[in-house]
Amino acid sequence: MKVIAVKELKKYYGQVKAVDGISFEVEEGTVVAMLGPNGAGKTTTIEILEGLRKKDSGEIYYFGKKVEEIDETIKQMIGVQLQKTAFFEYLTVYETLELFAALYNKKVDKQRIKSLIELVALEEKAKAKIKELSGGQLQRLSLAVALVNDPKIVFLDEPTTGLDPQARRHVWQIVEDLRKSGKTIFLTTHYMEEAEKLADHVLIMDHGKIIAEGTVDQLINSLDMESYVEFWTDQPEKLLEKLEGTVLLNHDKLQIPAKNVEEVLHKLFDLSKTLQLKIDNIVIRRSNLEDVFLKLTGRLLRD
Ligand SMILES: Nc1ncnc2c1ncn2[C@@H]1O[C@H](COP(=O)(O)OP(=O)(O)OP(=O)(O)O)[C@@H](O)[C@H]1O
Repeated sequence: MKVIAVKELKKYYGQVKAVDGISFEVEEGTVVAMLGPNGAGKTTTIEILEGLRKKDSGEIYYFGKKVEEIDETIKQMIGVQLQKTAFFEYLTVYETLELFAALYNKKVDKQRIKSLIELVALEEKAKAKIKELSGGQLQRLSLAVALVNDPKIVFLDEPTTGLDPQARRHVWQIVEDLRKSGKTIFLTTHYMEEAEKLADHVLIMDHGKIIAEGTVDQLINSLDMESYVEFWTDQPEKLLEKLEGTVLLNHDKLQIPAKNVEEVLHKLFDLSKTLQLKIDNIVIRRSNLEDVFLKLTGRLLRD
């Protein structure tokens, strides 16, 4: 069952084509990740779906029904975690959840709030004031807030931006648990690891358009390139000329796409001998979504 379908969605801000005619579908019980760099149009898209911004044109369907406006009926079925959530600094974690629960028609009892606090592992902080929480804890609280009305669909806008690796993994675990419990999750991210780890379906977005989509495997297989050899060299320009497909990653780091790693390494060492170059820090790694983005746009996902 398709819980969301979007057709030719558009939103312009003056000359800026923030969302430029995108179409996609979200299957029930799956995690869909919209992956793209800053400014790609992810927040605009997710906030239109949440009813926080108005579309210019295009069609939105929830549970197969076309919706002109994201009304109360839909709002009762969705949970929203915003990129930045403002909480009252002097309320406790428990009181904050109580406050948000009061905004919904559904009855939210004490037990439900307790189990939400458990779900996001904030038991020890239940009585702590908002101003005493770390960034990771705040992010987990905003996840709990998104779940307060027991939504069918959960929207997460860059749920781990600014978190350290441990806090990030913690959020990932919660998202995986939510998926297991049957929720549908739509998230935006500019971390390819996040999309690779969580998503059943990835929408790659750039300059307001979806430039590729599929499962992580489908997207990576579309490259037809198994691995990448990356290394440092003192004279990158010489190798750029001689080795086909070589890309300069930053000022002195090069990357060669390799269908056959052994062959590429032989070539590389032969060339380094004849051209008398230094080579160091060689890393061989499997293809990932960053490579897909690089191939499609000629740019890196990361800034
Ligand atoms: N309210 C607004 N008024 C004018 N321009 C806007 C507005 N909101 C977004 N934009 C512009 O639309 C484009 C898409 O922005 P959007 O926030 O949707 O991207 P994003 O992919 O979510 O990026 P980020 O990860 O930085 O939030 C950007 O060029 C942005 O500057």
